[in-house]
Amino acid sequence: MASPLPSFGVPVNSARPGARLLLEGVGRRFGDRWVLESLDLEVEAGSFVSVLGPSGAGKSTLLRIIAGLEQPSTGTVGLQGPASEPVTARVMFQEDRLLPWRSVEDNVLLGVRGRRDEARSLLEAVGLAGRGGAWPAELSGGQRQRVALARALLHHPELLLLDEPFGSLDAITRIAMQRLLERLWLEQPRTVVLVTHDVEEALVLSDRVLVLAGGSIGRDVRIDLPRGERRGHPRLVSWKEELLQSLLEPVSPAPAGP
Ligand SMILES: Nc1ncnc2c1ncn2[C@@H]1O[C@H](COP(=O)(O)OP(=O)(O)OP(=O)(O)O)[C@@H](O)[C@H]1O
Repeated sequence: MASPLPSFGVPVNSARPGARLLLEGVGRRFGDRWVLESLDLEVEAGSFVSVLGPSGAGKSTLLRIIAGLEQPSTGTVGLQGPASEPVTARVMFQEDRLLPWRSVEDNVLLGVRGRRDEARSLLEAVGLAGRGGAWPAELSGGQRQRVALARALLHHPELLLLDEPFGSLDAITRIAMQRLLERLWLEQPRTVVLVTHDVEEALVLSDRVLVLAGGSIGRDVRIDLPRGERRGHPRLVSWKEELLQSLLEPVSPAPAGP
């Protein structure tokens, strides 16, 4: 049996393990161009799903629609939490979006009164114990993303939406952040949708990897390898090749008009 993960004193509310997400017939048009079209997707509560796709495929648009930051032109987005209250969703972007004039701890507490002890526990959980009084400018890029993650987690989101959160980090810091994210997710499962360009990142972290192509979900791969055995595993290597190939395939041209 796996040894229990260390607890960081972050309140765990196992009654709210994550939101179920249901997209039906979602489309998004910019001008006369449909970026998303008839997109159907169901994400089980508490699962970790990654979205890959060529540049411009509509990944960020999809994430913004799920977050409610943008309205779909067609279709519906349903979020169903384990409790009757509305689902809490939080988004984390490639840029950390920290306020430079607020301390690290006050950035975590942005928009929240009190809960300093919880903010400190979260900073400890993300490896920044004792750095709450520092200014964002005093931190490295990876440390700043840890603060952004702590800020998102303070809200106990049942849905965590991540748009290339580690895209600007160097390869080593990126792996450290992937491990941190996975550890925190295992400790407190919640639904995660991660948009990434990094096929290996998607395969290592996810229960399912989706490929967005031609406006909807082109591939949907369930990753049934045990976590912890994935990096370098022959099946992961062959999935990686296969997915890279499908990302490189040219999108078929739209049929000519009448
Ligand atoms: N507000 C907007 N107005 C007009 N076009 C937009 C708008 N937002 C996105 N688009 C267009 O929609 C398409 C999809 O953009 P989106 O950012 O969702 O793609 P992406 O898959 O996330 O790309 P990347 O991997 O390069 O970040 C692009 O062609 C983009 O130019």
